[in-house]
Parts: sequence; C-alpha cells; structure tokens
Amino acid sequence: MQPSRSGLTSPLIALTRPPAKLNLFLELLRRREDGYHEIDTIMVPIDWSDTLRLRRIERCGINLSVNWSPSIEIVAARLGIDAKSEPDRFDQVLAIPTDGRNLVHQALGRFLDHFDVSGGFQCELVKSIPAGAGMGGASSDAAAALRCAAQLHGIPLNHPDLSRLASDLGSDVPFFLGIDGQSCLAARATGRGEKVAPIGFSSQIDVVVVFPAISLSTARVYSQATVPSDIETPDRLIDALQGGKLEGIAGGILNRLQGPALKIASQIEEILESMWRCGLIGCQLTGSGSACFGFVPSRVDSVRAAEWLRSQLEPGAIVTSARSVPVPSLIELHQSASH
Ligand SMILES: C[C@](O)(CO)[C@H](O)COP(=O)(O)OP(=O)(O)OC[C@H]1O[C@@H](n2ccc(N)nc2=O)[C@H](O)[C@@H]1O
Ligand SMILES: Nc1ncnc2c1ncn2[C@@H]1O[C@H](COP(=O)(O)OP(=O)(O)OP(=O)(O)O)[C@@H](O)[C@H]1O
Repeated sequence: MQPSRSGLTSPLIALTRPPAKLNLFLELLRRREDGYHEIDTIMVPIDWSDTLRLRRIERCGINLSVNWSPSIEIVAARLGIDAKSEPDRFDQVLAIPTDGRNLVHQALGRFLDHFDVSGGFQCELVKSIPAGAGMGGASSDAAAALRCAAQLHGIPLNHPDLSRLASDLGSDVPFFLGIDGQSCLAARATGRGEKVAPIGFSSQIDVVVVFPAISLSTARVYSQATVPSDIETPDRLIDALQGGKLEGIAGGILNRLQGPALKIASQIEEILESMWRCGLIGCQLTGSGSACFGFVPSRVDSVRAAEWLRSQLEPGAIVTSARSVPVPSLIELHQSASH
C-alpha cells in the first residue's frame, strides 16, 4: 500500500479493460473422453471491452458488483427486450451473476486460495461485451481479474501458476492472460483451447460485429457438433494475416461450430445475410455464437457499415464497429480517493 498525503495508507485500484475476441478460424480435431474437443483456432482480440476495477480489502472474501454500460435499460432497449413482458429472456441475456457463478468471482477466489494471501478483494465489473455471444467476455474478465490481483499483490504477471489457474477456469482464459507477458494481436490456440501461441502479425483488422440478442450455451453448441472427416488447417489464414491481405484473410476463415449454432438459433442466418448484403466480407459466427462478424478495409468503412446495419437490425441486435487490439489489456494503477 502507498502512503497518502495524510500519512495514512490508501489502497491502490487496478483498472483494466478486458477485450472481447473473435475466432477467425475454428476447426474440431477430435472429441475427447472428458467431453471436451481438441480444437485448432485462430483468435483476435477486439476493442469491444468490459471495464474491471479491483482493490484489496482487509475483509476476507470477494465483493463483486456488476453493471451494464451505458445502463441495463439502454442495452435492453437496443436488444428489443422488454423486462416486464419477457422476464425470462431478459434474465437469460442480461442477468450477470455476482456470486461464485461469475468467472471473476471464481478467478479471485482461486487466486486467494492458491497464493494464500490475507484479506480479500472488492471488484467492480462494468459489462459491455454480451454474454453467451462467443466473444469470450467472461473468460476475458477472469484473466483480467487474475492479472490485476497479481499486480496488487506484487506477483509477477508472467508467474507460471497464473497460467495454470487460467486454464482451470476455462479453455478461453489463457488466451486473454497472454503468453509470458508478451503482447499479441492474434494467436493460435490448440488442445481444448488452452495451449496458446502468438502469431507474428502487426496489422490491424477492422470489423463489424453483430450480437443478435440470443445467448447460446457453449456446451450445447459443442454437443451438436460433429468432427469432420476432412480436417482443415489455418495455414492459409495465417499466411494472409502475416501478409496483411484482407481478401486472403476473409478467404481463409472457418468456424466448424457455425452449423450447430445455426441449427439451435436459425435467426442467426438472417443476421449473416444482412451482413453480406451490407458489403461486409468473410461474414461468420464467432466461437459458439451467437455474435457474428464481417471484415471491412478501414475504420471509416466499419463505422459506415455499422450505421447502416443498425438502421436495419436495431432494436433486436447490437451492432458495433470494432478493431483488433493486443492482449493482454494494460493495467492502470490509481490511488483510491477514499479508504
Ligand atoms: C467456443 C470457444 O469460445 C472458442 O474459442 C471455446 O472453445 C469455448 O471456451 P470456454 O467458453 O472457455 O469453454 P469451457 O468453459 O472451457 O467449456 C464449456 C463447455 O464447452 C465444451 N467445450 C469447450 C471447449 C472445448 N475445446 N471443447 C468443448 O467441448 C464442453 O462441453 C465444456 O464443458
Ligand atoms: N464475468 C462474466 N461476464 C459475463 N457472463 C458471465 C460472467 N461470469 C459468468 N458468466 C456467465 O457465463 C455465461 C456466458 O459466458 P461468456 O460471456 O464467456 O460466453 P461466451 O460469450 O459464449 O464466451 P465463449 O466464447 O467463451 O463461449 C453466462 O451464462 C453468464 O451468466
């Protein structure tokens, strides 16, 4: 803790903005005995992000608050969900737990146990990334919580135990944690997704992302999927990413979970059709869905395409222009105003 002007100590707040991810490529290699699938996936983080603030407290345990940005009412209105007439749908899409069901709560609990540190954490999470969207929001929040907790306790961010904790929390969490503190704009993940290797790639990618107001369960989508007999590799996509050629990137994408997700939620097909009609290229579902993305050549194009799609799809979907950013997200340290 840092001494304040009054001579008393004032707790530090760690602030970070956990990004969402898009799966540009996702192939299923094998179904394992433990129910997971061996996958080969290429992920890019994007600047559609949540905000997480963490501080140490003397009291044991975790105190987590979750709010939506700009507010739950505004997000619900954009999604066309009415809390009074559709309470179940409202809860399914917008209710985010603040207890041990939240991956941030689990991450911080495991951190406290594993490193056997005293006290607890107070955490404020502001959600912007939709849940059950295939954008890895919960996983990114969990990785951010682990990194902020380590930072506040003076544990090196490349401590190998953090990777183990991340992998135990979920298959997508290690990607957001970063590899040995290196920053990367794209990575290939194998195993069940926990073995992450950065891809040497320095350009930025501009996309439009549409969340169609449906939360899909990752386990359910995987359970409907079939491992193909002809397995594809992401080599063409990796070459195109390294060459910075948009047409090549759009031509190399694949998502083996798109078929099963569309079977569960056929309305995603209409969203993809609108995206193609709008002139986006390489339109595809991300992860286990329900969000979809398409590429554009520049930021100006993504803003323009997002505006047009918004006029067609909102309310009923959230349309956002986004750009690739590096993982892990930066951590800012601030002195808390009160203590
Ligand atoms: C779809 C992706 O987001 C693509 O990046 C990930 O593969 C999912 O990662 P995640 O949300 O972190 O998933 P986990 O929490 O590890 O697993 C949730 C459930 O999804 C299924 N699952 C997940 C990952 C994987 N490689 N194979 C699976 O079959 C399992 O039924 C598992 O019980
Ligand atoms: N921090 C969190 N943010 C959002 N959802 C959370 C969080 N912690 C737990 N959840 C629960 O997890 C589920 C969705 O998680 P998540 O947002 O990771 O799904 P997803 O976007 O489909 O991600 P993935 O790509 O990993 O499958 C919801 O049921 C939600 O209630």
